Amino acid sequence: MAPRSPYSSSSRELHVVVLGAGGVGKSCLTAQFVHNEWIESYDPTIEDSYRTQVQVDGRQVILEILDTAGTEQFVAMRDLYMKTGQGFLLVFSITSASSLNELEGLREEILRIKDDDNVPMVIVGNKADLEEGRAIPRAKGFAISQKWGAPYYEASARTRTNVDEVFIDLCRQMLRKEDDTTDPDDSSRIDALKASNNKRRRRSKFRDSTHPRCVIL
Ligand SMILES: Nc1nc2c(ncn2[C@@H]2O[C@H](COP(=O)(O)OP(=O)(O)OP(=O)(O)O)[C@@H](O)[C@H]2O)c(=O)[nH]1
Repeated sequence: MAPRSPYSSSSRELHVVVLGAGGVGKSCLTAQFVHNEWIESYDPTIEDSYRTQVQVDGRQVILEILDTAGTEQFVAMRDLYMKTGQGFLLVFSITSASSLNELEGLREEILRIKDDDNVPMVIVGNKADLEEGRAIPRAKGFAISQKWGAPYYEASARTRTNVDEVFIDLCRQMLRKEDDTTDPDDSSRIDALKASNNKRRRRSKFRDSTHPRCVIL
């Protein structure tokens, strides 16, 4: 008999990509989330993938997490994983201004490759335990979050602060996006929307004829 899979057959599989400059803590965040372990040493990643099952709002989800290389020499692989990734953790270190600058280019590349303005993303300011070495004020993180329309969390892989939260937030966004694109009721919803728009148009025509628009001469 074939060994039974530890994952339920009804689980959805979602592809997460962890991106950011070298040394910001991508591997440590992933290791904490998947294995609950803290890694003190620094061993630059080429590419590692992890598979884990989580429950989000009562739904079973299998996450395939790709921990990418921050170092420039491995950028050739980026196009491929940006295409296959469904959700992106954009990680910088709060102790390094240049690591935040690097995220801007990565985000633009994701939007260009996916040709979509609505890609699930979470911005993570990691190493929040190193407050004394902070180079990025919290307010700057929130300003970027507003500009990019993606949630911002300050996290620490060392203290495990907000580690689950960033992955779960991303998971929710990915599920929402999947639901929106695969909902079989979409066509009937569009029809209802069209009908209500027509009604609104008819009403505004009526308003226009009784209250002519003001014209400034
Ligand atoms: N104090 C502190 N150190 C951290 C934290 N996260 C990671 N580090 C340390 O930062 C170093 C780099 O961490 P990694 O997780 O390997 O960084 P990475 O982003 O995966 O690096 P690349 O593989 O080169 O892309 C390691 O020595 C970690 O122990 C954190 O939240 N707080």
